[in-house]
Amino acid sequence: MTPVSILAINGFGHLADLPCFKLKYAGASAVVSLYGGQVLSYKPKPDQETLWLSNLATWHNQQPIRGGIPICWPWFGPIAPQLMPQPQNSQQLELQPQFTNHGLVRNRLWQLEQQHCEQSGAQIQLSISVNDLPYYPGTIKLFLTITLNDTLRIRLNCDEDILQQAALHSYFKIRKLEQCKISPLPSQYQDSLSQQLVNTSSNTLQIDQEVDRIYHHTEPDIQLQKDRHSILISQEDHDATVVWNPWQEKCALLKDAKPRDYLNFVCIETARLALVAKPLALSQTISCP
Ligand SMILES: O=P(O)(O)OC[C@H]1O[C@H](O)[C@H](O)[C@@H](O)[C@@H]1O
Repeated sequence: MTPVSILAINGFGHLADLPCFKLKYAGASAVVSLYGGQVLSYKPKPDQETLWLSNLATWHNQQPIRGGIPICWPWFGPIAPQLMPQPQNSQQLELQPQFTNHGLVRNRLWQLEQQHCEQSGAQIQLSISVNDLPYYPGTIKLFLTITLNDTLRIRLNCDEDILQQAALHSYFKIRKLEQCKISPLPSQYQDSLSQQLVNTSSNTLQIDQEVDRIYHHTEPDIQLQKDRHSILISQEDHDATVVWNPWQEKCALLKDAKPRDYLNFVCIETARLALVAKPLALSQTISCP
């Protein structure tokens, strides 16, 4: 019999009082925070952390937690103009609220819907109801299902036919950035730094500068080759994969990371970016073969 458990814990690392759940399956474990519905740790083996979490991350004052797997929804990056309410006059324009980067749910409390411990895995489902979308008058319920067994699978569902973007913004922990390789990636990407479409001859990315790229129509499986281990990232219902590393200058500007932290992580984000009104069932599975 494989030992399987789910335990409610109060606080994780330096994030005191943070309401979390710890999932265990044989020697593997994962920690999920109710704040942000965010996976903070995934260890396929007791001493093998795959996710990076900033030592300066905080969850107070509505700060999103820097690290783990933040959930971006219903927009990615700055809000798209199509999702903004159109002001009818200058007074409404002045009163227009500021819309935060990456949507509305990474700095709110989610709720536990259900949990199961079975031989097939430890699974919890969280949900959040959002009634303040700027472009939709009703309440929308989102579900996040996290399953731990020989892999970790995160699935984000929204059954409504509304305009929605989403990303599972995973921060992968690395020790030697110069030895990391990400592949296979399409030969064309949208560079978010230059706003240009760029063509390359290689389908492998090695990071030696600031990178903020949207690769459209990526393969379902992407490999992150690290120093000692490689990680397989399997994606479903995505139309893009975003790769981000802030590098030295931008990292120094982040309030919730140390200046040299850009050497410790790379974000590989499974995303649905097309603004089409249809349900969402985005998932990312992390395996460490
Ligand atoms: O600082 P945040 O709002 O968490 O965003 C962190 C990063 O997320 C994504 O990877 C975007 O592509 C980047 O442009 C952004 O800088």
